[in-house]
Amino acid sequence: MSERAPTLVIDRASVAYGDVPVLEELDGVVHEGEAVALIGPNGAGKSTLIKALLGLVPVVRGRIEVLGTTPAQARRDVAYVPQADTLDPDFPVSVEQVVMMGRYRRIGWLRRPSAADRAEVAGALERVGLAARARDRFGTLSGGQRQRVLLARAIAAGPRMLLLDEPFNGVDAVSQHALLEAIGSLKEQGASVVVSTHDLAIAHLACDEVCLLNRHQFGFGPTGDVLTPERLRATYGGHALELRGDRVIVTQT
Ligand SMILES: Nc1ncnc2c1ncn2[C@@H]1O[C@H](COP(=O)(O)OP(=O)(O)OP(=O)(O)O)[C@@H](O)[C@H]1O
Repeated sequence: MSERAPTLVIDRASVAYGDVPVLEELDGVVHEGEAVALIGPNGAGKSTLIKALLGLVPVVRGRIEVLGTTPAQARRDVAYVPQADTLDPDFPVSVEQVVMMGRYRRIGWLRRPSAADRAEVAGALERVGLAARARDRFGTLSGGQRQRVLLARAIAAGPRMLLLDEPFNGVDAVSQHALLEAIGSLKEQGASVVVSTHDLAIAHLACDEVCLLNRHQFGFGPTGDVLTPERLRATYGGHALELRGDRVIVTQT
């Protein structure tokens, strides 16, 4: 058993938008320095769980504890990287300005960034392989590179927990490698990572645990134990499924 402190405790938790329950009876624990992959079909509730971990969608039954407190209270120590296609590429700022935004919760909005803040920003861009693009306009980068900039913004915040919503969708191999490296180094520093993905390779390469979701939980535990073809078929609701390499392909719905 892990001797590290639990950072995420989910205890018979149900999550709902108003009266509409989306996730029911979830259970699981993640510790410091561990990553968990959320895997399930479209509409399974992966983004909803991430929003619940941010305290943006209410837990209506049971309990979710983040960093020893409520999700809303933990938010200052939690960084979130949204899905790439929710970003506005016309955002008129430089790459380093985007990353500096990650520091503002620590700096305060009225103080100027210090040399130490600038060093954190440079280090975060280094970690995602984009140091050379610091002065470029955010909108001139590719989709995968913009995703990496947002990851750098999250790293610069110095989070104790990082939430990533499908960060690998449509990114090239270089960006994927940079994302995996960055997740690895955050884990080494003791942060926990929660990543929703359709890519089983990511779960195998970067995650200690897997949570299989489709409105209910179909497994939560060590990747090697949970990520079985039988459990995946159950999670994907009996749809015809193919496991091509490490990707789940729903061939018939
Ligand atoms: N703001 C909302 N109000 C009510 N229902 C919502 C809201 N947002 C999402 N839902 C519903 O919650 C369910 C789960 O959606 P969610 O986006 O969490 O799934 P997902 O697993 O992230 O899917 P995908 O892989 O397509 O991103 C869906 O049925 C969706 O319609």
